[in-house]
Amino acid sequence: MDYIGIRRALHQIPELGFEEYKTQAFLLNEINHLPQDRLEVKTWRTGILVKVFGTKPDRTLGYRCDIDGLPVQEETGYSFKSEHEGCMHACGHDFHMTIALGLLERLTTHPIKDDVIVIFQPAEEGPGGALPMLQSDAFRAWKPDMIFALHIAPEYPAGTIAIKEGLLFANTSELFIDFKGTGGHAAYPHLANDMVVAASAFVTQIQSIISRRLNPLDAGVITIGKITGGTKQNIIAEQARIEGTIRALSPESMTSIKDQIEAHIAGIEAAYQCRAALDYGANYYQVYNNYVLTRKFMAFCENEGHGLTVCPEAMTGEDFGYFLKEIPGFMFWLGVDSEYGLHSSRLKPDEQAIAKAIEVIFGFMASGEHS
Ligand SMILES: CC(=O)N[C@@H](CCC[C@H](N)C(=O)O)C(=O)O
Repeated sequence: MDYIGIRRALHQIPELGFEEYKTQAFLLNEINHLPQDRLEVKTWRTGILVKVFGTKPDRTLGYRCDIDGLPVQEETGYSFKSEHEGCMHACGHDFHMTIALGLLERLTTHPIKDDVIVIFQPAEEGPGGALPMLQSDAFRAWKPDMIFALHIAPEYPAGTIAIKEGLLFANTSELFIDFKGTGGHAAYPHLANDMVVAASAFVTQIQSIISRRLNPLDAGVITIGKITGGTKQNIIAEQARIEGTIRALSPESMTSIKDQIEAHIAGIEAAYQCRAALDYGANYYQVYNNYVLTRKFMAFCENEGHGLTVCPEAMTGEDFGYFLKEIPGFMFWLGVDSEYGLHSSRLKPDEQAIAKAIEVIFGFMASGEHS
């Protein structure tokens, strides 16, 4: 299988969550070209579930990848850059899919003892495909006994495996707030309620939730990634919208941060005599690695001489956390050595990591050391 060619082809057709139609067709075509005698394939919305029958199965192993892109205008300078204006695989899901296809090729040409489900999950970046997929009849019928996944990590050398037991990724919640006040002439502020000022005050105030309300030994993040509002430079804005994300290391801290955000909204409404409509969008449960399976995977990597690093938890989110809430398993970082990070328009992961990841995942599945 031409991993590099596949990754580059996928890189050219990024699609947003639940719109991955070309991606799904591309993946199905690749899967159809594999030996079919041990395969069964199902689609679920824009995702795909593939079962590979083992030679003498005791259990079913699950491996999941995500397939959606981000609304980012690519600036890599690649000759194979995205053909979809304003959309890019800026979080490495082109790598994730290629690795899952490579794994399928190995499993079909070198069958292992256990059954394997390979999951191509849509909409990880939003609105979240893991939870509805997990609850679907298609998935329930094939629910594996253990499950694992990876995410590329630009900060580690290509091919490095970085992992820890327990909490790996944070709880996340999106944050959307629409402020509605009274517009007016720029020269008569006393006759209006300026929503650019109200939204700006809110954005600066809420950082004190992290610095003053959260236990400093805990950790949280509130990032506002987008603000829009108003109509023209000399018209006081009647409306403004902020879009952001909240991160917390426990579900309890997430609830507490949200309570504080709501208190600040009430304060802004009173002070600026406006209305604020709040929407938490997609919420992801923390990624919590099963201790026993993670240690078995770490021992396998060490014994096989795969470069292993024990990493700290990260404030990134992943809806794979929902799979791990129900099924024992783990997620790990795969080093891809890129100067630019995740979600950057210049992300350029090192393609050498792809073959390495396939070797590690297939090797671990074939080793039987997961039971
Ligand atoms: C690995 C990674 O970058 N994941 C995303 C998940 C997005 C969650 C959701 N859309 C949000 O923005 O809260 C991340 O931003 O961490």
